[in-house]
Amino acid sequence: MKAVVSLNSGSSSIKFALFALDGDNPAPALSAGGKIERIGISPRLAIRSAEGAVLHEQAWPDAADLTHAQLLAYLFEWAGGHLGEREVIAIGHRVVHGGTEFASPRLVDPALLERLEALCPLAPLHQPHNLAAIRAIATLRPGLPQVACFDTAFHHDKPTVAARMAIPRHLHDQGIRRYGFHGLSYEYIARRLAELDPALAAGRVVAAHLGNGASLCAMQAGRSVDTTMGFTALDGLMMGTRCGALDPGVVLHMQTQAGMTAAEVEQMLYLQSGLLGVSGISSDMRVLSASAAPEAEEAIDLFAWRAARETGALAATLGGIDGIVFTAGIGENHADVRSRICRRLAWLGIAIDEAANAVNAALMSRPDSRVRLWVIPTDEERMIALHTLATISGRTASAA
Ligand SMILES: Nc1ncnc2c1ncn2[C@@H]1O[C@H](COP(=O)(O)OP(=O)(O)O)[C@@H](O)[C@H]1O
Ligand SMILES: CC(=O)OP(=O)(O)O
Ligand SMILES: [Mg+2]
Repeated sequence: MKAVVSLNSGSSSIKFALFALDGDNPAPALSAGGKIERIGISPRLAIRSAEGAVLHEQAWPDAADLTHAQLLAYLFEWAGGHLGEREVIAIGHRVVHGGTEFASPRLVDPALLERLEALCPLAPLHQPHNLAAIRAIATLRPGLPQVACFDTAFHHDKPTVAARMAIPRHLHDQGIRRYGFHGLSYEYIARRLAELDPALAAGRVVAAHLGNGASLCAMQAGRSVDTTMGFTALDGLMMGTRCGALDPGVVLHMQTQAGMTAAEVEQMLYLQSGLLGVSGISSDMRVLSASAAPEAEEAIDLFAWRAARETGALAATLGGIDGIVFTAGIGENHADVRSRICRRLAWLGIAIDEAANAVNAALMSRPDSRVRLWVIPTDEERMIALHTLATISGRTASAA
């Protein structure tokens, strides 16, 4: 049977999924998926069947030096021996930055790779790994079609007012503008919401992708009209290790007064800030929730406050708000954080059903809430598979 593979390479993780293509059914069916995490620390791999059964687990406790490429080669070797008769016809990748040029998925060739390489400084935690995965596969399986699916694409057509920064005009023309990210996730959420709650999907919705990277997207009838991330994936919300929106004066101060180099400032903003920086304990929300330290509580509270504040800003963009969708690691699983955000937004007519929230129920607003609250698990891998299939057959994913 034919199959398509999706790869979502992050700074310290690779998520992957294998979708079977049944000739009679155009929708790709998940057959197996999983995640390699803690790359660069002590990698571990878990692969599960579509039903959730563990197919394979492997940990490398002392292998901080194992690269993305080596781990991918391991994964391919395992898949070759265990996934039976399936013939992989294409691999799709999440590529975080598509710049001004790429507003739809593209078949990878050397010229495209070169253009995407130039965007690495705008997404240092992601783009180099996205491209390294593409190169690793090109070596492992030369000739296999690969498709780049961009996180920025979903936001490409948002109004100029949401893309322009208040800096000299010519810089906007050079591409220094607000792009927005997590687009594959938002695109999936827009589709799923249209199935679950079509009336709401046609209205004004804030989608909250709260994971290690975190952002919000204002959607009007399923299209992005504003988002909290900007030129890079540093802007907007507080994240695991990223600062989110910051007075640019801090950057100037660190360089001119505190004597930090540009590379040191980059490290600070991308890797030493956010939940980790404020708590001094961890970038992982689960660890902070389990901690009794006041700094952990302060970090969680700041995370929720920032998310609520930015939701208010996006409600202003939308001219009101009909619904909020929570997704990604924290958004899907962390009842306390969702509750904190919703309680801060009570002034918008939001009434959370705490019992439903506590069990991560899909619909978690009270019947009297003016704003409907949903928890919808995201599926970037499925969106990548749909785009990949559409691209290799010359269609758009909306027809899939
Ligand atoms: N069951 C859970 N309960 C609470 N928080 C969780 C849970 N699972 C994951 N998280 C949190 O989600 C975050 C990671 O989100 P995720 O979307 O997996 O990140 P990414 O894909 O960007 O690496 C971490 O802060 C983690 O603590
Ligand atoms: C763009 C971004 O922040 O992605 P992630 O959530 O995978 O870190
Ligand atoms: Mg993510």
